[in-house]
Amino acid sequence: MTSMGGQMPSQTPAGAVWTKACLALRSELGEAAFGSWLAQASLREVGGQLVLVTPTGVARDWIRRNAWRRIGELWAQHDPEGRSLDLKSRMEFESETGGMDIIAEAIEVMDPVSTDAPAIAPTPPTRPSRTAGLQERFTFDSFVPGPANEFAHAVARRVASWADGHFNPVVFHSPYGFGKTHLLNALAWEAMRAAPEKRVVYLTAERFLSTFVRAVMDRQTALFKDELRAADLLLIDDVHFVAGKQSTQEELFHTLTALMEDGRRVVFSADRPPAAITEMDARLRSHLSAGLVCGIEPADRGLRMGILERKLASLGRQGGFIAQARPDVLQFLADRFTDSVRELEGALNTLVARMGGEVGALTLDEAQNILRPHLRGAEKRITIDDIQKATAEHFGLRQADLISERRNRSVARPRQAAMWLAKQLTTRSLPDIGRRFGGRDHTTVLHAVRRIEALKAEDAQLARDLEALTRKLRG
Ligand SMILES: Nc1ncnc2c1ncn2[C@@H]1O[C@H](COP(=O)(O)OP(=O)(O)OP(=O)(O)O)[C@@H](O)[C@H]1O
Repeated sequence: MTSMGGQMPSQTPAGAVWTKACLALRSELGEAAFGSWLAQASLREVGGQLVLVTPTGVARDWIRRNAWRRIGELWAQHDPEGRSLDLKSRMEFESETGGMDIIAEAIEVMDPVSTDAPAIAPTPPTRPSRTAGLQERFTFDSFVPGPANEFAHAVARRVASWADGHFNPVVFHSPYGFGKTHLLNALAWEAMRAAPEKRVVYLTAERFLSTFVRAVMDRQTALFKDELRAADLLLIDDVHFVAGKQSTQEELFHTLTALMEDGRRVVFSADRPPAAITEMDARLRSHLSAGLVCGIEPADRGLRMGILERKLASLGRQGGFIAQARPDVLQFLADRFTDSVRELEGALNTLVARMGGEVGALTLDEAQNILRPHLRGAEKRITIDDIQKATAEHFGLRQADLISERRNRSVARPRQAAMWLAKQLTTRSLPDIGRRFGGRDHTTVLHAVRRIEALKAEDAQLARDLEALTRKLRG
């Protein structure tokens, strides 16, 4: 998680320019669209170039299509220095810069008693407002538990309760976009609520690095150390980021050992188990591995559906409408956007931003059309031929069986599954799919799609077969 948003320090004029632009954009785009797309973008400076960084490619594309020209105008209007502004997704930005974020900010030390708004760059009411680096929307209430994360969730709740005798440090790890930041934020909020007198410090490893670098430059390292070592609970997000950065990881190692010797609690998140962060200093890695290492698995289908339903309800509350979507639309999202929860949410945001309160009327075809630019299948061009080959192989049949007239269950069911996959993974129409399955009528395809949709809910083996085939076909 990164943050700049409304908390840009006053000495950084770029932050003030962005804040002014945001105020205008919020009123022009409306609260729902602004909150969904722009509030989560952050302004970065690297090598003198200013970049607006979005959490996902979906958000970058939305901004480029719907707001970029206006952002350019507002930027030019408010920036006396006439600097140019670039737009990138976080992955693009990090791959180009190696994650070096040059704008330094003060460490966000949370004092739960005083939550004064920053003096400059006031936070517009609808952006996910952050108290000292935390996002308000990332709480335990909004975190949907499921088999993939239930151990991590239970551990986070236990740490947040300040219960004695838990492991220290705790490291949560998961692939990109499966809820680490959300869980760390939720833990921090709950820990502050449970013990308002304790000092909780949350920062990203990126922030740790930039603040440490600035402290060294300003000869303020003692202050930096004191701030961190006064924490009762220190949470560091995305700790893998410091790997390979020698002096920063050394400083982190000393911070960690000092806090632990003093009985303070430390929680990390990482994109891999610590033992696998091979570029990390061995001493730090071994200390991270010595506590409780707790994985969050990629969300399964049930969890993805649960997250969609919760998110839809919250978008409805924000937008002031009753949030509903057709089950086949939600199922399509859950089956199609499996790479990360972030992409899944991005797809739902796209539909809601486009349809607002009318999202409940959206048919599957219309949803697929709206999302077509984001569908990986379209990029990779999965063909019906690919689907037939993979499905036949999976069920021990020949491709010709799927096209044949044979009607016995051992062939008919895989054929229906292949038709369902064709509807999900390609943009072909029903008649087109029918033609490629031995010249069948579109109503046969529609029946197959509906039948598989219904069976999937009650037949766990079939659901697993479809999930495996979907992953295989997407590569
Ligand atoms: N179990 C869940 N319940 C509700 N929302 C979730 C859940 N898991 C992930 N999300 C949502 O998915 C989005 C991405 O999650 P988050 O930023 O926490 O991922 P991350 O693992 O920290 O990613 P990164 O590695 O990129 O930092 C957030 O909007 C988060 O709220």
